[in-house]
Amino acid sequence: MGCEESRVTAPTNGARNHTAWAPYSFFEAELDWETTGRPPFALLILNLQITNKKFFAALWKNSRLQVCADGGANRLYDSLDEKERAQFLPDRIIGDLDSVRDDVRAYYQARGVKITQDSDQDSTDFGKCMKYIATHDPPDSFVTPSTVQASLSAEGVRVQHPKMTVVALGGFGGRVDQSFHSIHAMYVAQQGPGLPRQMYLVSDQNVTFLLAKGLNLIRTPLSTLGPCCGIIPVGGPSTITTQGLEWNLTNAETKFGGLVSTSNHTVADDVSIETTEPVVFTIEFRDLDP
Ligand SMILES: Nc1ncnc2c1ncn2[C@@H]1O[C@H](COP(=O)(O)OP(=O)(O)OP(=O)(O)O)[C@@H](O)[C@H]1O
Ligand SMILES: Cc1ncc(C[n+]2csc(CCO)c2C)c(N)n1
Repeated sequence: MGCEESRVTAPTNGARNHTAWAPYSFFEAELDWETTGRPPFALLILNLQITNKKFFAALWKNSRLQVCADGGANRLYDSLDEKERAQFLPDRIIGDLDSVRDDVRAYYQARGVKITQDSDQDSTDFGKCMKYIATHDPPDSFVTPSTVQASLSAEGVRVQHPKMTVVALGGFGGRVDQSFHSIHAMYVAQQGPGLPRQMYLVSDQNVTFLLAKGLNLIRTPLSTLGPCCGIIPVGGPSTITTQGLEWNLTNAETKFGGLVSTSNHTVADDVSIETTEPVVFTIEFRDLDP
């Protein structure tokens, strides 16, 4: 991967500077960034059972890089039959390797899958994988938001040099501490120099992501996503304005102990959420067996 990651695009329909999200695009076949807004992405397989094989296969096929976090390799191995297993070889298995089984490790090792042992006990296998994925970012991905803003006002165009997007499979629905760690990982992914890394956490029933400060435009095709969704102010109070929901909010403060929008419904194929602070957005899959 290299400079082909860079993009110069005119803002669509005069839309204000915004962060675009297209959660279902990662499952769709034969669509590319130009036509769907789907960026190249890495698939990160965490240590939770892979229950929806169709979803899994679509994500794998569309992803540019596949990484297993330690015991995630067991989940990959166990979800596939012998023939499939040989076709779905990950790029790498990373972690302290206290969870990957010996037979699974030997299987992948024999087929040339690189295995990286990092025994650090102050960081998680999830975090170790994120560091590895960052090594696949384009070399010029550290363009700063102010550079983007300057190019917008100077030429009316938007310059994007995005870091590789991450779609993580698993991460919610198991241990509660690990589930909170998954949210923490999305905050970490938005930090550092350059534009924030976009990350989607795909679990059995939902796709979840951390909206950036400012205006977020989210593709929410009613045929595939929703209706149930929520906006969760995990990092602290925020003021939000929404469109495309059954219960919209206008300049409303959301905070734990105050107003939190859960069990909301999408009523349009596009939702917009403007927020003064990052907030988690979660939406259910419409059809669990597409
Ligand atoms: N029960 C769970 N619920 C949610 N996520 C999980 C769960 N178990 C593992 N994960 C995710 O999968 C990754 C790999 O898990 P694995 O079981 O191999 O490591 P671990 O030793 O439990 O976790 P870590 O070493 O990262 O603390 C974890 O870093 C975590 O993100
Ligand atoms: C304050 C603090 N809390 C928990 C851990 C434990 N821990 C966090 S990540 C990790 C690796 C697991 O593979 C372990 C054991 C720590 N080190 N520091």
